[in-house]
Amino acid sequence: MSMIAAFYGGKSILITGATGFLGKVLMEKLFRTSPDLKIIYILVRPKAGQTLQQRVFQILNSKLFEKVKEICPNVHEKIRPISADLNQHDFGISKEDLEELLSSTNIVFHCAATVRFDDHLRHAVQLNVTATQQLLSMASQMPKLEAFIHLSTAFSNCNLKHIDEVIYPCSVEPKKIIDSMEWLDDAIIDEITPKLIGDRPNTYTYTKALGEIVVQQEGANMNIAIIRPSIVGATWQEPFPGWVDNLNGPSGLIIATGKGFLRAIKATPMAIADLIPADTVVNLTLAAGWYTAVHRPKSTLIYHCTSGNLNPCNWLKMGLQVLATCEKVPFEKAFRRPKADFTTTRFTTHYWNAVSHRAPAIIYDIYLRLTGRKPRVMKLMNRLLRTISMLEYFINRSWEWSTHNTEMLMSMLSPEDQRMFNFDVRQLNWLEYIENYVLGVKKYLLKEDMAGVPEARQHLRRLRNIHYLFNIALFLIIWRLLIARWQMARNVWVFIVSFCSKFLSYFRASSTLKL
Ligand SMILES: CCCCCCCCCCCCCCCCCCCCCCCCCC(=O)SCCNC(=O)CCNC(=O)[C@H](O)C(C)(C)COP(=O)(O)OP(=O)(O)OC[C@H]1O[C@@H](n2cnc3c(N)ncnc32)[C@H](O)[C@@H]1OP(=O)(O)O
Ligand SMILES: NC(=O)C1=CN([C@@H]2O[C@H](COP(=O)(O)OP(=O)(O)OC[C@H]3O[C@@H](n4cnc5c(N)ncnc54)[C@H](OP(=O)(O)O)[C@@H]3O)[C@@H](O)[C@H]2O)C=CC1
Repeated sequence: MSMIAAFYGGKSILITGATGFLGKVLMEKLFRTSPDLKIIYILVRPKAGQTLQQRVFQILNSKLFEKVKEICPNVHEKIRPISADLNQHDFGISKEDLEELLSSTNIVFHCAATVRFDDHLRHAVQLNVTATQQLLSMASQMPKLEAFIHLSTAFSNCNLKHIDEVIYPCSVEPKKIIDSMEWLDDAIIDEITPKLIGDRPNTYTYTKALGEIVVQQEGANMNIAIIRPSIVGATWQEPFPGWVDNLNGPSGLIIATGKGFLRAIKATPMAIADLIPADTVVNLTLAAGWYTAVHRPKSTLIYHCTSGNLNPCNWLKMGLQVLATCEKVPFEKAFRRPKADFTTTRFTTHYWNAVSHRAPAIIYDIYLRLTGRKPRVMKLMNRLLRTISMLEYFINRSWEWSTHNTEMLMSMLSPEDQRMFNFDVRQLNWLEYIENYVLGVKKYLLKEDMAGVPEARQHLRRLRNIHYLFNIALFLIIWRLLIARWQMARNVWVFIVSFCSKFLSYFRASSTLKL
């Protein structure tokens, strides 16, 4: 019998960010392994014209929840969406809902965050710091609370090279930052942002670090754990391999590569690609929830959910496997054939951006214009290049994360729990995982049917022929121009022609002699 699954049975669980990538995988696993749990409260905001119920309905009707609906047919009765916006004071939760939450909740999983790298500091602080503080204040009024699990990121201290499972201080106290956001205007915030984030690359990593300090300060009297995943990728095994539903992390770049938009990227091939599957993160999170509530460690434990020190994979291996899979099972309607390379200097990056990214985009847009359609590729390419520039920091460096607490937790699990809540990345076969990831991107993100693969292959062959024809035409045009304008080119041309004719006549003569 699984101790972890039994622990969550009969519990009332509060999840923030349940509509996000990790939140959905977390909810799915909870229902699948502990179908007898009492209720899951989820804080949801109405979005894109959908009511809360419509959002929940959409999640439950997705492929991710197919198994759950078999195991727990009344799953819809066990999800209670609560209207809440983490940008608002007290989250805008109604009095009745708040009372119910405070009196019933046993476990809190705080997943909600803004994960955008370029978010304005005010918004990033509101969501990743102030909302965390407010949630902790709510949690402190929950008499039945057994554990509070906070999702952070392994990159919250990415300004360091070696990162331990401890909370590092920031130069300015989070409380001062929260207060200053109330009265500073946007222009001043813009001005001080680079100074505040210091040697971190963006407001996301900075505010996640502040969020951790808030958790440590405000949660001193609670059973708290912090999970720090690295780059979260598609699921490895559960509920099925390759599930992913947003463009964050590598997923967007896998699409850009498979569709032939991304042909070169500035990366350090041997740097560690510290990916971690979403189901691994969720298993560790649930195990940490159980351990925190049952064993009540004296201090707040931080768990690094990373792969680099236990089972390293580098960007070269990952890139090559992405390309190999895209060749084997191509994406539909590719712009160009998938073929990409890593650049290592600024000069080569600019060169390939001009030649392999911007030039084809301009040519295609001209073609679209000439055929009476609206040009769109250059706009797409500019957004892709902007996105890449934001991700570059993470693909040109390696970090070392210590994993003592994570390994300790693994050793505390029963053999049954180690199997059911597996977060041992040493068992992960990277080539298989990346192949499934690419296939998952094709199926679940691009919604492409495998039946379309022969047509996609045919399309790639057409693109290859167009590519050859284009290169030959380009060569002939350049050569013609050179001959017309440059004596040296004419001399070279005369030399090549006379050499070839001599060689041919020698070949003819020698074959006549043999006869
Ligand atoms: C010798 C052979 C060699 C072989 C070589 C082979 C080489 C080739 C192989 C290559 C494959 C393998 C390489 C893998 C590298 C992975 C690096 C991952 C590092 C991640 C580190 C994460 C560390 C921290 C982890 C964490 O802890 S947190 C989670 C991570 N958080 C994020 O990943 C948010 C990022 N995003 C944003 O920060 C915003 O997205 C923003 C970007 C500002 C745009 O923002 P904006 O332009 O305003 O608008 P959007 O609406 O957002 O997007 C606008 C448009 O960009 C699209 N798009 C949004 N995203 C992405 C994305 N990723 N990738 C691509 N496109 C994206 C969106 O589809 C929309 O396209 P459209 O609809 O226009 O067509
Ligand atoms: N994905 C990754 O690579 C990594 C993620 N993490 C951490 O894991 C956690 C979950 O990330 P992930 O699932 O990928 O992120 P997503 O962007 O997929 O999900 C974010 C969630 O937060 C919710 N949210 C955002 N703003 C608000 C708001 N104002 N009010 C209510 N809810 C809000 C979103 O709701 P809505 O659907 O309404 O937008 C969504 O449910 C985050 O804390 C992140 O920092 C850590 C490392 C890596």
